[in-house]
Amino acid sequence: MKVPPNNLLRLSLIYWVSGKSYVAWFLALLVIGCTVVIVSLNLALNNWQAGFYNQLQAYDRPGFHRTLLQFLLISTLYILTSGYQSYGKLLLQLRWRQWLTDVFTRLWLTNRTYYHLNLLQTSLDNPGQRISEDIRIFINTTVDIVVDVLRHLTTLAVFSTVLWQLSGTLTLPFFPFALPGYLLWLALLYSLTGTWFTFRAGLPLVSRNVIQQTAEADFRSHLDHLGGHDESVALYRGEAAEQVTLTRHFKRLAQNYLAIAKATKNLTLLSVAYSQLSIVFAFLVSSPRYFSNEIQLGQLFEISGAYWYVHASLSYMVENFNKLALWKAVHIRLTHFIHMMSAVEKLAKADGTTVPQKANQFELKNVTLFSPTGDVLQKNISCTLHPQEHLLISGPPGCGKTTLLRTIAGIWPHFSGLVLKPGRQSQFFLPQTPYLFKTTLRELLLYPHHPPVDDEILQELLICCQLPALYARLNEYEDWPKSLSLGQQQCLSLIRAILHKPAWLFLDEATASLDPATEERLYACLRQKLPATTLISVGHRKSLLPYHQRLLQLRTD
Ligand SMILES: Nc1ncnc2c1ncn2[C@@H]1O[C@H](COP(=O)(O)OP(=O)(O)OP(=O)(O)O)[C@@H](O)[C@H]1O
Repeated sequence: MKVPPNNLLRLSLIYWVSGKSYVAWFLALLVIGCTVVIVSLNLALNNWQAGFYNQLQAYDRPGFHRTLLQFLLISTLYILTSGYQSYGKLLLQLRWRQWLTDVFTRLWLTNRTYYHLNLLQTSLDNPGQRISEDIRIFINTTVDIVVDVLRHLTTLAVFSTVLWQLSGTLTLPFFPFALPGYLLWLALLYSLTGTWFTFRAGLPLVSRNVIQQTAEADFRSHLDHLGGHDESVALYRGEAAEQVTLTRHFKRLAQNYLAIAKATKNLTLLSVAYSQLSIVFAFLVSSPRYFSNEIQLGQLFEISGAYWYVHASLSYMVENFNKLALWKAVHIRLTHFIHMMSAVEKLAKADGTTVPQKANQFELKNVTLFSPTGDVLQKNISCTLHPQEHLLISGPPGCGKTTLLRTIAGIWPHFSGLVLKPGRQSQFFLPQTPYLFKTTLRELLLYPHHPPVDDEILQELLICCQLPALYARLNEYEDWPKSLSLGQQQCLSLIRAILHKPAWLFLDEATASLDPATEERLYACLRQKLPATTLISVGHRKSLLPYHQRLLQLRTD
C-alpha cells in the first residue's frame, strides 16, 4: 500500500471521495438535515416562549392551553429529530472509524512495518493503543466537533438576525452615535473575551493529554504483558517487582493527571463563571426597555433566549476546550504514527540487496550483518546452496544466526552485500519461539495460509510429529500457548511446515526444546514427508550434524 500523505486530516478525508462512502454520505446528510431542523425547532421554541409568557401575564387560560399544545408538538418533533441525529452520528462515526482503522492496520502490516518499527532508534510506544483507542477518539471527536460547529453556525445565523431585530437601538449619554442591534455586539464582545481567557487557561491541556494517553497506554500495556507472562512471573515470585513497576507506571499517569486536574479546574472556574454571568447578562442589559414598557415580559424572555443561543454559539470554544484539547492530543499521536511508518518505509529500502531469482538456489555474496545501532555482527558471509544440500548454521549466542535468517527472509534491513534467493512461495521459516494463539487446533495447524485438509492427513502428521493425543482435540478452541509445553509447541510448528510443503525450510532452533531422541524422530519425519525440501537449520547441538551435509560456522571476533 502506498504511504499516505503525512497529514492525518488529509488521509482521513480520502474516505469521503473513496467511492466507499455512499452510506456515510447519506448518514452525513441525515445528521446535517436533523441539525438544521433542531435549530429551526429552537427558533420555534423561542418564539413560543414569547406567546407563552404573554398569555400568563394576560391571565389568558384558553391561550395558555393552546400554547401548551403547541409546545407538545414542537417538543415531540425535537425529541424524534434529536434521537435520529444522534443515531445517524454514531453510525457515521463507526463507518469512518472502520475505514481509517483498516487504512492504519494495512499500513502497519504491509511490508512488515509492525516489525520494522521496533528496529527504529526512536521507537513508537503502543501502536496497538493508537490504532484502537486514538483512532476511535479522533473520529468520534472530529464528527462531534463538525456537527457542533455546524449547529452553532446555523444557530448563530438564525438567532443573530432575531437578536438584531429584538435588540432595538442603544443610545448612551456622552456617546454621539445610536448603536443598532446592541445586544448582538455585546454578545460578540462577551464571547470573544471569554474565548481568549479560555484559550490561555486551557492550552496546557493539549500537551498534558498527549502525555496522559501515552501513560495510560504504558500502564495498560504492562498489565497485558503481565497477563501474557503470568507463569514466568509466578515461578520467579516476581509479584513484588511487578507491583513496583505497575506503581511506577501509575505514578507517572497520576502525576500527569494531577496537572490535568489543575488545568481543568482553572478552565471550569472560568467557563462556569462565564456561563453563570451570561444567564443574567441578557436580562440585565435588556431590562431598561422592559421597565420603560417598551417590551412585554414575553419579549424579555424571547430576547434573553435569543441572546443565550447567540452567546452559546459564540462560546463554543469556552464550553468545549477539553474536547478540542483531546482531539489535538490524539491528532499529534496519530500524526507521529504516520510519520514513523513513513520512516520505516525509507529504512526498509536502505541497505543491502535481496534479489529473487528464477533458479532454485540460494546465494549469499559478501553479506555483512549489522545491528540496528550499526555494530558489525558478521562480516562477508558467502555461501551457495543447491537443492538438497541441507545446511546447519552454528555459532555462539548473539553472533547473528537468527539475524542471518531474518536477512534471507527479507525482514532485516541492516545488511550489505547480495542475497540471491528463489521466490517467496518456496520458503518457510520456523521462528525460535513458536507462534501459537487462541483458536482451534485445526486453524493453528493450517496457519498462515493453508487450505483445509482431511482429518486423516492431520492425524498422520500428528502421529509422525509425536503428538498423537492431540487428534481428538482438533476442533477444540483453546489458549494453546498455555496448554501445550514448549516442546509440544515446537512439534506442532513442524506440522505447519510440512503442510505448507516448502522447497526451502528454515528452522531457527526449532527443535531446541526437544530431547535428542524426539528431535531425531522429527527430523526423520521431515525427511519422509518433505523429501524434496532443503533444510537450513540454526542450532547448537552436535546431534543435528547428521541431518545436514553442510555446516556454516559463524564466529565472533
Ligand atoms: N530487534 C533487535 N534490536 C536490537 N538488537 C537486536 C535485535 N535483534 C537482534 N539484535 C542484536 O543482534 C545480535 C544478534 O542477534 P541474533 O538473535 O541474531 O543472535 P543469535 O546468534 O541468533 O543468538 P542465539 O543463539 O542466542 O539465538 C545480538 O547482539 C542482539 O542483541
